[in-house]
Amino acid sequence: MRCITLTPVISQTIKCRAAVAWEAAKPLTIEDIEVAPPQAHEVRIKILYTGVCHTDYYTLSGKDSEGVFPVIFGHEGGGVVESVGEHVTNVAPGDHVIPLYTAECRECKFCKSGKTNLCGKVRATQGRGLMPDETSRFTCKGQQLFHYMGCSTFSEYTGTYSSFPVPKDLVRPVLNDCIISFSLPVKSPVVADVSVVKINPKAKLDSAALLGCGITTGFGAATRTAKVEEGSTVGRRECGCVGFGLVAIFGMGGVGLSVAQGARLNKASRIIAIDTNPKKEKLSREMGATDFVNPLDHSNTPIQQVLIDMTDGGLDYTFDCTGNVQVMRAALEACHKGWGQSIIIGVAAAGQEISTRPFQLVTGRVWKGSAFGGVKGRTELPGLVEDYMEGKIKIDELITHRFNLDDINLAFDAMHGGDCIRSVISFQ
Ligand SMILES: NC(=O)C1=CN([C@@H]2O[C@H](COP(=O)(O)OP(=O)(O)OC[C@H]3O[C@@H](n4cnc5c(N)ncnc54)[C@H](OP(=O)(O)O)[C@@H]3O)[C@@H](O)[C@H]2O)C=CC1
Ligand SMILES: N[C@@H](CCC(=O)N[C@@H](CSC=O)C(=O)NCC(=O)O)C(=O)O
Ligand SMILES: [Zn+2]
Ligand SMILES: [Zn+2]
Repeated sequence: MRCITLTPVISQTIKCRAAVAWEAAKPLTIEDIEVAPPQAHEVRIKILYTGVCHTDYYTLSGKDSEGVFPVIFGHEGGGVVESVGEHVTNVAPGDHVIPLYTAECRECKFCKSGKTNLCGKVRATQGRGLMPDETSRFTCKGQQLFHYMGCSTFSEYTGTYSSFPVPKDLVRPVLNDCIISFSLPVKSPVVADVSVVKINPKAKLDSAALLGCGITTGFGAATRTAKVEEGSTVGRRECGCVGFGLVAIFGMGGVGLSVAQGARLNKASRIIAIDTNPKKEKLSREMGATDFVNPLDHSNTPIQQVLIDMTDGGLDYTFDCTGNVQVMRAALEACHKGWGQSIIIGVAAAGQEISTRPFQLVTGRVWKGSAFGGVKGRTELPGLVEDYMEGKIKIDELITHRFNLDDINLAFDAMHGGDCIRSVISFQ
């Protein structure tokens, strides 16, 4: 029998400021809120920076079937652990961390499958805006506020779920003043954190925060979900393209630009960026695109046909980064017969459905989806932060706007201005 001593941190309710969405499709308001101390297996984080993702706007718009109000949005943040609840072992106060909307408990059937980065541990309560004990840590003016995607990074302080509970039969707590000793048999499982990951404190946190969603999603979709192959002479086509590394990306926002980065890293032979906004061409090329196509310049020809003609039969990989179901169809149909894969990344509004002729699939095209780029947050995100620090993943270049919390609504306005890739909100 081995004895591990855990010292609980006695923390108090914190009063701080947060951007609150009281109802759908209305501007956020900056409020004084209360954040309760972290409970067992939970972490309270002082958020220093947060990005604003298209998905925050989507849920605010009221089109998300899981949307609940009043809520504190934000899921692309970076901060420092302020305090931890009992049984939290993998992060400690002072650690630089990124909250994870895709948890990784390493214990559930999803985590153990080796087939997916989705985790079943906290997803159900997370989708209902609650912590795993079915309650919220946020209040404002006496009213409970909901959490968002397990992160709620539009708050100076936020709570996130951290640890896999210690199985009750393995724990014998002994109360001795403020010290609680837990006796764990030597073969007891390691207590694992699930929705937060510690990162290199030397990383610039304003940029690293964006690895909490958009950048990782796009980069991972290319490198993990599609596993884009290096162009090789094996699949050389009449168009002169070197196969099988032909990629097309629909929608060159923060996500699409990051798909381009992943495809370039994997040595794709041709990367075609498609966007209705011509302002996206310059940055698309800087992130790896070899071609830029504006569908509005081809109004008489379906975009899938334009692409098939450009590539002697279609793409090896296509990615939807728009959330538009018509675009998703075009992306599938632009794939090469026999092997082309189309990856859906974009999030479509409640009630929207995709369709195509089954013949498209019968003849070998594959439709896949990707959440958080197929990346396992706790295992892989620290490495992606290192990739950023070594210059392998570009993030600074994608930050086009910066605001203080008071001006967070301007970040949502900027999203529709045509020249915004990512806004970063600073809490300092
Ligand atoms: N699966 C996942 O894990 C994740 C999914 N998402 C989803 O991915 C999508 C992209 O996110 P993000 O990059 O932040 O969004 P952005 O809005 O920044 O980027 C989308 C881009 O697509 C362009 N676009 C719109 N319609 C078309 C069209 N018909 N053809 C080509 N381009 C078009 C937009 O142009 P314009 O600006 O002119 O409208 C914009 O440049 C969203 O749906 C988001 O919710 C995001 C993160 C994670
Ligand atoms: N509540 C939404 C879910 C939309 C969705 O697909 N979200 C992505 C992440 S989007 C990040 O910006 C995701 O990870 N999906 C997997 C999951 O388990 O949610 C809806 O119902 O539309
Ligand atoms: Zn997001
Ligand atoms: Zn799990």
